[in-house]
Amino acid sequence: MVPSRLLSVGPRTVFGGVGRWTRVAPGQLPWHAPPRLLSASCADLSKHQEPPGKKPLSEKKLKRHFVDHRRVLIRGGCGGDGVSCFHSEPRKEFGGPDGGDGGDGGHVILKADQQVKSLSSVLSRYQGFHGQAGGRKNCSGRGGAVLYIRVPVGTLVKEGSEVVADLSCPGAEYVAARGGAGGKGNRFFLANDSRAPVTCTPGQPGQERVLFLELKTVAHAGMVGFPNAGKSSLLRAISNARPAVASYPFTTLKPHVGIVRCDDHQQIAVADIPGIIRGAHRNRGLGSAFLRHIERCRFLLFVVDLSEPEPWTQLEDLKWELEQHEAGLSRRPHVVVANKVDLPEARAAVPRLRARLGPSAVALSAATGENVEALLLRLQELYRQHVATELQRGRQPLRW
Ligand SMILES: Nc1nc2c(ncn2[C@@H]2O[C@H](COP(=O)(O)OP(=O)(O)OP(=O)(O)O)[C@@H](O)[C@H]2O)c(=O)[nH]1
Ligand SMILES: [Mg+2]
Repeated sequence: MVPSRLLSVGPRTVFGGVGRWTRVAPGQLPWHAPPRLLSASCADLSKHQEPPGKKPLSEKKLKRHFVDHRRVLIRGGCGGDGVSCFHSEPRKEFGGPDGGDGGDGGHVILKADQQVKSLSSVLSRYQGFHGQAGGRKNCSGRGGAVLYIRVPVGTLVKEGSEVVADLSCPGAEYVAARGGAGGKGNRFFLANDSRAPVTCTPGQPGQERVLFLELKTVAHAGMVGFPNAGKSSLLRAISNARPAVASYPFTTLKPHVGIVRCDDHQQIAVADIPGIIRGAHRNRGLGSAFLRHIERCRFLLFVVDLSEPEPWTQLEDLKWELEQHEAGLSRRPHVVVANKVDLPEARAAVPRLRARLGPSAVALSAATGENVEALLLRLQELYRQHVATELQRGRQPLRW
């Protein structure tokens, strides 16, 4: 078990207008924006800020903030009943059957919506709208309206252990439960040999299903790193997303997605995944629950803290954890980002890092914006590679 908060946080250590970061070199403005080739916007502006004096939450409670799985009982609407009645008019004694049919029950549909970021808004049970019963004078009942359940893009729908739908594109729909058919009125049973049928049928009940919804964040790039490596700071530096930044581990409790807009009008979605520690696949720290958010990222940013002794061991540990979760995950196209190069001990470690990992590792400072441009160029390169490979395989590349 890793303690949920190793260091306490005061208002002065928090970024983003809340306080000031204290370890900035003299004469340098904290958070002065790097000159940007690429502009940025935000996909999730939600901010996790604690009111002062709030008690630290236990690790178990921390995990509840972001809901990425749900069990839902879904029932389609019932069909309306058919009606049995006869036409009645003065001087028209045998007007015949005129009972109308019931309306069909409404379907319940799961719809992927980019505005929805977690499954926390999804309830545990849903009932579709019922159809109306038929009426006199052959009037059919009104059908039940369709009930839409909005879920985040990247929601996997399972029934038992079988995957029945993958809502990975915005606007994708899945009919979770069909509405029941409306009943027939007695007019329907009129036949040559049965001129005055009294039979009518009731509406059918809607389909009932228990579904398991599982969210896997969909983004082009996923940031993988130990807690406190500076992932959230980096996401703030390259996009307008505003995940909380603080000097204690596990500040980020849910994936945040920031959008980096390139000058060629392409948009690269970068996900900040909660910190991973040694043994995460055995459910240490925030556990393996967050490792599955990495599965869908097309390429990875391994973020290591260069001010730590032997930062390359962090990289080996991260790769090991990913491999334990899913074989081949660590071999996805990636770039190694060595953060906190503004600190003297980190700057001194750059030559050793290059000797270990080669010149491809990007040493930068998320806090001062130093060398962030190099990372943005690498991101663009990885994105172009992704588009080219997907088109080569005859698949549509992920567009944000
Ligand atoms: N000196 C220096 N400090 C940094 C830099 N980037 C982040 N930090 C500090 O490192 C600490 C952790 O930063 P976060 O961005 O919250 O780290 P994280 O990887 O998102 O951490 P978790 O959300 O806990 O996984 C904060 O105190 C930041 O001020 C940097 O480039 N230079
Ligand atoms: Mg964070």
